[in-house]
Amino acid sequence: MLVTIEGIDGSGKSTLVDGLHAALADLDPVITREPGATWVGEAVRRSIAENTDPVTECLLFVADHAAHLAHVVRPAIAKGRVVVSDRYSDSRYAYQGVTLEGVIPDPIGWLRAVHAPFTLVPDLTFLCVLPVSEAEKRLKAKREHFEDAEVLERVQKNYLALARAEPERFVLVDALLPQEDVCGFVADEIRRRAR
Ligand SMILES: Nc1ncnc2c1ncn2[C@@H]1O[C@H](COP(=O)(O)OP(=O)(O)O)[C@@H](O)[C@H]1O
Ligand SMILES: Cc1cn([C@H]2C[C@H](O)[C@@H](COP(=O)(O)OP(=O)(O)O)O2)c(=O)[nH]c1=O
Repeated sequence: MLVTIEGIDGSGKSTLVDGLHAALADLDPVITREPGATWVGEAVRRSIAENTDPVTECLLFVADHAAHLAHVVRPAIAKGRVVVSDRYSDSRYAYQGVTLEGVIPDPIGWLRAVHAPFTLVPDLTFLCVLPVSEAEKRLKAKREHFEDAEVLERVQKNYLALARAEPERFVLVDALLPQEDVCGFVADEIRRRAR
C-alpha cells in the first residue's frame, strides 16, 4: 500500500511522519520522502537554493520522483511493504501548478501527462490543511522561496482542488489539532485501510 502525506510548507508533515515511525512500528512501514530519497535530491536542493528557472526546477523534481520510484517505492511495494512518503506527485501538481503558471499553458495538465506513463498513483493521500497565516507562524526563520504567503495560498487552493477531484484517495487532516491527535488519526486511518 502506498500512502502519501501532502500539504503546504509548515503544515506539520515532517512532524507527522516522525510520529508515524512509532505509531505504525508493528506494520514495519518504509518511510520515505520527496525530494531527497536518492542523490537526485541534491540537485533539487541546489536548484531551490539558486532560484533556477521554473521549468528546470520542475524537471529536477520530476527526475527526483522517477529515481524515488525506481529505487525506493517500487521495490518496497513489490515486497508487499506499506510505503509512507512525505510529499509525492501531488506536490508537483500543487506547487509547480503555481510556479509554471504563465510559463507554459495548462501546467497541471502537462504535469499529469509527464507523470502518467511512469508514476504509481498512491492508494491513500493525507492532505494536511491549515490557514496559511498559521503555517507562516510555524515556519518562522526557515524560509525558502516557495514559502511566500501568496504562493502558499495558491498552492493550498491547488491541493484542495486535487482532493475534491479524487475524494476516494484523499483524506483531509485538520493540521491545527495537537501533534498527537494528528498522528493518531492518520495512523488509525492507515491501519483501517491496510487491513
Ligand atoms: N500539530 C501541530 N501543532 C503545532 N505545531 C506543530 C504541529 N505540527 C508541527 N508543528 C510545528 O510546526 C513547525 C513545522 O512543522 P513541520 O513538521 O516541519 O512542517 P512541514 O514538514 O509540513 O514543513 C515545526 O516547528 C513543528 O514543531
Ligand atoms: C516534492 C516537491 C517539493 N516542492 C517544494 C516544497 C517545499 O517548499 C520545497 C522543499 O520541500 P520539503 O523539503 O518537503 O520542505 P518542507 O519540509 O518545508 O515542506 O520544495 C515542490 O515545489 N515540488 C515538489 O514536487
